Amino acid sequence: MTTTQVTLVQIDNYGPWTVTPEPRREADLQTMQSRLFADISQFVGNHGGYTFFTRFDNMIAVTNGLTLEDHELLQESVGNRYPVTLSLGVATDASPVQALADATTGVQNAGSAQDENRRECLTGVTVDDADRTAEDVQIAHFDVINATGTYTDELNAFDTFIEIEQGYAELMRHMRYAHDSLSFFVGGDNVIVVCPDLEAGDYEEAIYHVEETVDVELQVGVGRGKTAHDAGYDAKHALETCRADGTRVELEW
Ligand SMILES: Nc1nc2c(ncn2[C@@H]2O[C@H](COP(=O)(O)OP(=O)(O)OP(=O)(O)O)[C@@H](O)[C@H]2O)c(=O)[nH]1
Repeated sequence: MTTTQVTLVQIDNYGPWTVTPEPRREADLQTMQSRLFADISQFVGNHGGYTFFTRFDNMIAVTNGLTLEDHELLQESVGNRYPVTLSLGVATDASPVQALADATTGVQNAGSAQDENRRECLTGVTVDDADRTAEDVQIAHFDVINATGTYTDELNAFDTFIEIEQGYAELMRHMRYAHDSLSFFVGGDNVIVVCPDLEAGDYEEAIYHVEETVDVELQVGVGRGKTAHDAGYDAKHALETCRADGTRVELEW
C-alpha cells in the first residue's frame, strides 16, 4: 500500500512583496521564481524526492526520505540566500490528494499566505524510517504519443502548446477526481502523476477518457518505490517499453 509523503512549499507573504514598495520588474520575478524552484528541486532531489513548480508561489513536493530536520535546513538555506522565506507543511497518507490536503491545512492554520507575521513555519509529520517500504510511492509518467510528428513538426509552437495543455488539463482533472492522484506538467509533452495504489485498468480508463474528451493520445509507464525517484525511474523505464512495443500502459513491477 502507498504512503505518500507530500510537502506544500509556500512562499511567505509573496503577493505583497512583489509590489512593495513598487511593482517589481516581471523578468526579475520570473528569474527569482525559477531559480528558487531549481534550488528546491535539487535539494529535494538529492534526497530522492520530486518537486513540481505548480504555481511557483506554491510548489508541491513528494518528500519520502526527507526528515523534518531536512525541511528545516531547506528553510534556513533559502532564507539565507533569497529575498523571500518559505513555509512548509508536511503530511503522509495512502492518498496523495489527502496528504496534500493535510499538508495544506497545517500551513493554513499557521496563518494566511499574506500574513506578514507568518514566516518559515514548519508543520506536520514524516514517515518513520522504520515504516518505509519499497511500495510507498507510485509514480505514473504520461507522454503524448508521437507529439513530435503530430504537433511539434506540424503546427506553430503556440498551437502545439494549446493541444498539449488541453491533454494535461483533462488528465489532471480526471486523475484528481476519479483516481485521487496529483498530476504535474514537467515539460515537453510529459506529465508526472503521483498516485495511490492504482492498477493497469485505471490507467487504461484515464487514457481512454482523455482521448474521448480532447482527442489527445497518451501512453504511460508506472513504477513503485521507496522514494519518488525510485518510483519515477521505474516509470521512465516502463514508458520506454511502451515506446518500443507500441503499448499504452506498462507497469514496472
Ligand atoms: N521532463 C521530461 N520531459 C521529457 C521526458 N522525455 C521527453 N520529454 C519531453 O518531451 C518532448 C518530446 O519527446 P518525446 O516524448 O520523446 O517525443 P514524442 O514525439 O512524443 O515521441 P514518443 O514519446 O516516442 O511517442 C521532449 O522534447 C522533452 O521536452 C522526460 O523523461 N522528462
